[in-house]
Amino acid sequence: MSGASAAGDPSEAPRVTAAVLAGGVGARMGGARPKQLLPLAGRAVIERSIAAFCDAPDVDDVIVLMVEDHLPEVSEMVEHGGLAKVSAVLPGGPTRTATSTAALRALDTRDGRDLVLLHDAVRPLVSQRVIADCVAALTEAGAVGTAVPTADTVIEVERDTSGSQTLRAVPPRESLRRMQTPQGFRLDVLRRAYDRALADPELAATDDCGVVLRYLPGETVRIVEGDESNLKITNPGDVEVAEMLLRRQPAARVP
Ligand SMILES: Nc1ccn([C@@H]2O[C@H](COP(=O)(O)OP(=O)(O)OP(=O)(O)O)[C@@H](O)[C@H]2O)c(=O)n1
Ligand SMILES: C[C@](O)(CO)[C@H](O)COP(=O)(O)O
Repeated sequence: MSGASAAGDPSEAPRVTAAVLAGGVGARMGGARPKQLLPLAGRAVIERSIAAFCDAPDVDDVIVLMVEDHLPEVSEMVEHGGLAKVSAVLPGGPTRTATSTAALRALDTRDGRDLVLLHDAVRPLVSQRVIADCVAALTEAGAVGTAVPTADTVIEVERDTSGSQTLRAVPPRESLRRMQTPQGFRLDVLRRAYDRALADPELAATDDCGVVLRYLPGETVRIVEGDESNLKITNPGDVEVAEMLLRRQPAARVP
């Protein structure tokens, strides 16, 4: 799918950009530095995430949206880490949504038929199969998410003023999935969704596919199978889990 930008010539393959979202501070993880900078089997978490998209044949270029205080460190990592597809290292925003829209702004001059894959920097074990499936899905849909089934029964609760929780609903498990990233979009779709979303004072999103679903209700959001190993490093202990998963991978890039 890779190729020059689709600007103007419909016969050209759309350009595919990965945007690695790394603007978070890692409050749940704790620690002095954002968790995307933690070492994972000899390489930083974020470096592994960037490298996965640099290694992906379908991806033409990669932009990184990082916590502003740590931009020099990531720029240095890119320069010395052979991450040649990285075209920009830019500041993230105060929320994940703000970082997603910062990525959109960075792609302002791209043709609307070009594609963007938004990926959590703290999902360093994303596979080449998932990346390829996301890009392939965008040949027939304007949006795509990556998701895995849930082994637990997922419930809906309500919380009273004292904070105690009661069970409100048990959605049928067969229709439930746990969303991951990458989440991919044709740029014109994501632009239209965020144009509407950012005009909504009630906007509260934890991902990007949900923004398209809510603000572009007619748009198909395809879902491709993720991997249980595509975990989001969130809490203490998650890096150790990722290290174990990484060492089990057949072609482990260790380091
Ligand atoms: N303002 C933000 C917040 C989050 N993210 C990114 O979104 C991904 C998933 O977010 P999460 O796991 O919540 O990371 P943090 O927000 O850093 O974690 P916490 O909520 O514990 O602070 C991460 O790669 C994170 O860097 C971002 O780009 N910009
Ligand atoms: C985008 C995401 O990874 C899908 O599961 C998740 O919503 C990110 O949530 P976070 O609170 O920003 O980690």
